[in-house]
Amino acid sequence: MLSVPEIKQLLKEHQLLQSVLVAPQTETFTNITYDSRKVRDQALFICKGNFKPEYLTMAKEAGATGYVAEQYYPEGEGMTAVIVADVQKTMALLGAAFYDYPQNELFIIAYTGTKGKTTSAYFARGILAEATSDRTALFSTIDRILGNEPDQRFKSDLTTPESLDLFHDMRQAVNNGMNHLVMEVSSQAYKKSRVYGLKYDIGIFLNISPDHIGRNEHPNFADYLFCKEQLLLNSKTCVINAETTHLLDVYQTAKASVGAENVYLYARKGAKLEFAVDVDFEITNDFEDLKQSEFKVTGLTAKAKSLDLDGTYEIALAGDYNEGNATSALIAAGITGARKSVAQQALPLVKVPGRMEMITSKNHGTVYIDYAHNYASLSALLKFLRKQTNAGKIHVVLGSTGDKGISRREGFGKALSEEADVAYLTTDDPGFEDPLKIAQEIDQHIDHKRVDVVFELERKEAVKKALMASTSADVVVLAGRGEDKYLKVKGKELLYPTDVEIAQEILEDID
Ligand SMILES: CC(=O)N[C@H]1[C@@H](OP(=O)(O)OP(=O)(O)OC[C@H]2O[C@@H](n3ccc(=O)[nH]c3=O)[C@H](O)[C@@H]2O)O[C@H](CO)[C@@H](O)[C@@H]1O[C@H](C)C(=O)N[C@@H](C)C(=O)N[C@H](CCC(=O)O)C(=O)O
Ligand SMILES: Nc1ncnc2c1ncn2[C@@H]1O[C@H](COP(=O)(O)OP(=O)(O)OP(=O)(O)O)[C@@H](O)[C@H]1O
Repeated sequence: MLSVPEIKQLLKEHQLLQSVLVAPQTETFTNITYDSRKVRDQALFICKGNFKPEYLTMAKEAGATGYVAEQYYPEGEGMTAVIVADVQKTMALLGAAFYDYPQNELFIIAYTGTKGKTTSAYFARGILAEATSDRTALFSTIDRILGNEPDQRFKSDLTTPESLDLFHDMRQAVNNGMNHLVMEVSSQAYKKSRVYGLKYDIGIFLNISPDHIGRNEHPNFADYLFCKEQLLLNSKTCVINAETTHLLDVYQTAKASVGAENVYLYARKGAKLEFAVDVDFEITNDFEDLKQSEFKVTGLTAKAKSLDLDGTYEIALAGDYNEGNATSALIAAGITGARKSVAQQALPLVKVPGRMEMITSKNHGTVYIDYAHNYASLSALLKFLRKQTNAGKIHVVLGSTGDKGISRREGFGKALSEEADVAYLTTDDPGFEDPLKIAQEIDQHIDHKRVDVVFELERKEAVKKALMASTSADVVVLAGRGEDKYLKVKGKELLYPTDVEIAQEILEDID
């Protein structure tokens, strides 16, 4: 419930209020929504984004008694009109107030980074679920977990939900008895003020590399970095992967925000850092293969030692970068007071759908299904596989999404040229673009002296060709889609088998 005086007060404090026109019958709202199709009686309707005035007409007809917008609309006559300077920021503030500030009842661990957010968030939740007797919620790109009943777990639409949905889901999680939350915070969430005003107990910065730059995302890299660093400015304690690029900038931002004593840095032993800084935790690899790895974490500073996390940990997820992802989770859990024995027990059990999923075969290459979909992730993945499979060939099946992430095409060409033997260029969410044109653009950046290229736009066929051509010493990587069940084509989501399903079905036939 939210009353007009409360709204006025809150928005004045944040200097967002421009004017209010109060309709006599509306002093209190019992619903709040930005979607006219979800309006119920006495709702406050928020006009935002690609809004059209007819949505306000629909909202009014459905029972909305007030609206929030950046201008007056004649369609809203007779309704209370709250006119604001910035509707996105307003929506976040009103969302928090409407759901009675659920963030105050949760210990929040927030992740940002170009790569590894989902995987690390799964690791963190894995440990914390154990440490809190299953009272840890998760907001990830894959799914949102608000409680322990099956109906409290559902697929995500966005990495970080729209602010109203975010506070709604936090309240639901609290009502379900959750007291911890692990969430991913995309740079878009800051760009669109979805998390405006939200503070985190721990903010974790994993890495940054050029991605998400283009129409509908960030105008340039500086804006992308700026948005990502906002997480550090809104956290009480910061954890940073010291191997990130732009370390100096990222570290200074965190230090300025919370003081060096509240910043924890981690890195692999011997890693070359961009500037000389004392790391708090060092990671040493003990063992890794294509299924799992074992690594040691050592606290090097007094504050790191006080968390008592020194020890050996296992994860059932291949990829050396996943040791770093797991370490970030371990440090965050340690700060919450979780014991290392709990982490040692929980980490090996964590699986992440579509991240490094492996399917073995008798006569063909071992298949890896992985969500890698930019240069940084594909390069990290292929370098790791090359290190592990020096005898065999690496076959990679991929496409690049249409209408966004244009720089990924060059990045894929570069990563393939560095480590792949055969590339099968195919379709991946082409949107309104021609998948052949996208494939040709990737091909332009491939070094044909090093890599054989096969064009096959039907994804199932491309996987089949790769599997048929591979031998048991080889590796077949199906990149970019993880466990995605839909192909986005010309504004429609078409049901399409996941890469896991495709590989399993083909192997049943040919293996
Ligand atoms: C650019 C952007 O941030 N767009 C987001 C934004 O769109 P929008 O506000 O324009 O909303 P819209 O869906 O176009 O519709 C306009 C408004 O009319 C309303 N409406 C619409 C129809 C109707 O009948 N009645 C009605 O009231 C809608 O509810 C909405 O309020 O708000 C929508 C939800 O309210 C989001 O779904 C949408 O995300 C788009 C689809 C998206 O995919 N964004 C990507 C770039 C994104 O945010 N990605 C990051 C991850 C990036 C990373 O990995 O780092 C993420 O956090 O997911
Ligand atoms: N720390 C890392 N460094 C480089 N690559 C990574 C790292 N962690 C994961 N990856 C690769 O990136 C892919 C995506 O990982 P994940 O889904 O955890 O990241 P994300 O940040 O949530 O991605 P997105 O923002 O695209 O949803 C993985 O499948 C893996 O190939």
